Parts: sequence; structure tokens; C-alpha cells
Amino acid sequence: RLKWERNDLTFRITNYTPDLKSTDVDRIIRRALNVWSAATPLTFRKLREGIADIMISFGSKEHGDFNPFDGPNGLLAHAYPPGRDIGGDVHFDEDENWTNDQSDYNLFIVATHELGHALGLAHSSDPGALMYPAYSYNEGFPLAEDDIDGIQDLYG
Ligand SMILES: CC(C)C[C@H](C(=O)NO)C(=O)N[C@@H](CC(N)=O)C(=O)NCc1cccc(N)c1
Ligand SMILES: [Zn+2]
Repeated sequence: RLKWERNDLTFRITNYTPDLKSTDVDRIIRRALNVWSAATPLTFRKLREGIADIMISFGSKEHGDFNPFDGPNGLLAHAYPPGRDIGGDVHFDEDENWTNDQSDYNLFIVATHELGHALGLAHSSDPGALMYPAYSYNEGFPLAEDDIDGIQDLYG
């Protein structure tokens, strides 16, 4: 099973979407990381330069990894499972409208989902799970029992 072999991970936001204030993006990413650090022994330290374990970026269409995005809707984002180099990296499709509310698409919900992948979680068949393949907005705490069981299997 692909998982991080150390708990003190680093992340870096290498570019920002114009859809939101960069301070909002920072706050949203920190909140998404906190969801997972609350359920694991993992900690996340922000780097402003250099190579972090989890490199977070926004891009559209072909963005350098040969898994091109597809314009508005459809693919929203993707993330690579734990590992060196591209492992753990999270890419958001800049052709989406990234929001801080219930309108499509809420960056906090997508970021928390993608970070689940970056920590080693696959998709869930539980429609109530955050790791279910299809996006759905919900207020309140993003993790369902299935998500917590999954992350505890890896890092509990
Ligand atoms: C095969 C994967 C690369 C698909 C891709 C994904 O799951 N990324 O994690 C993706 O963007 N899936 C869309 C599927 C869709 N358009 O409904 C999605 O919303 N995934 C992100 C997401 C965000 C938040 C919650 C959930 N459940 C799913
Ligand atoms: Zn996914």
C-alpha cells in the first residue's frame, strides 16, 4: 500500500487561481490539511520555495504531466499517491470556477478529496463518502465514517 513513511510532511502552493483571493486559497488549503491531520499522526508544514512533498498547483488542459485537464466541468482536479517527485502532488483544473461557497466548485471540498488521494486513499463506493468519485457539496464536516476508516487503515 502506498503511504507516506514519515509523518512530518511539507506542502507548497506553487501558483494561485484568479477565482479567489490568495489569502482565501491559503486558508482553504490549510483547513483541508487540518481535516486529515486531525484523523492521523500527520503534520503539514508550508514551504514558500523549493520542493515540498505535496506540490499544489492550478493548470488547464496539458499542464506538464500528460494527464491533461478537459476544460470546464468533467475532470476537476487530480492528485498522485504518496511517493517521490510527482507523488503527493495535487493539480486543480483552472478552467473550473473555484469558489468559497456552495456554488460550483467549492475549493475546500475538492482540495480535501484530492489530499485524500495524496495521502494514499483511493475512491470509495460509499455515496456519502468524501472519497466517492463524484463531487457533491455539503456543509459541515467533510469526512464520513468510510473516509475515516480508510485513513486510519493507512496511518491509524
Ligand atoms: C479519474 C479521476 C482523475 C477523476 C477526477 C478525480 O476523482 N480526482 O480526484 C475528477 O475530477 N473527478 C470528478 C468527477 C466529477 N466531475 O464528478 C470529481 O468531481 N472529483 C473531485 C471530487 C471532489 C470532491 C468530492 C468528490 N467526491 C469528488
Ligand atoms: Zn478523486
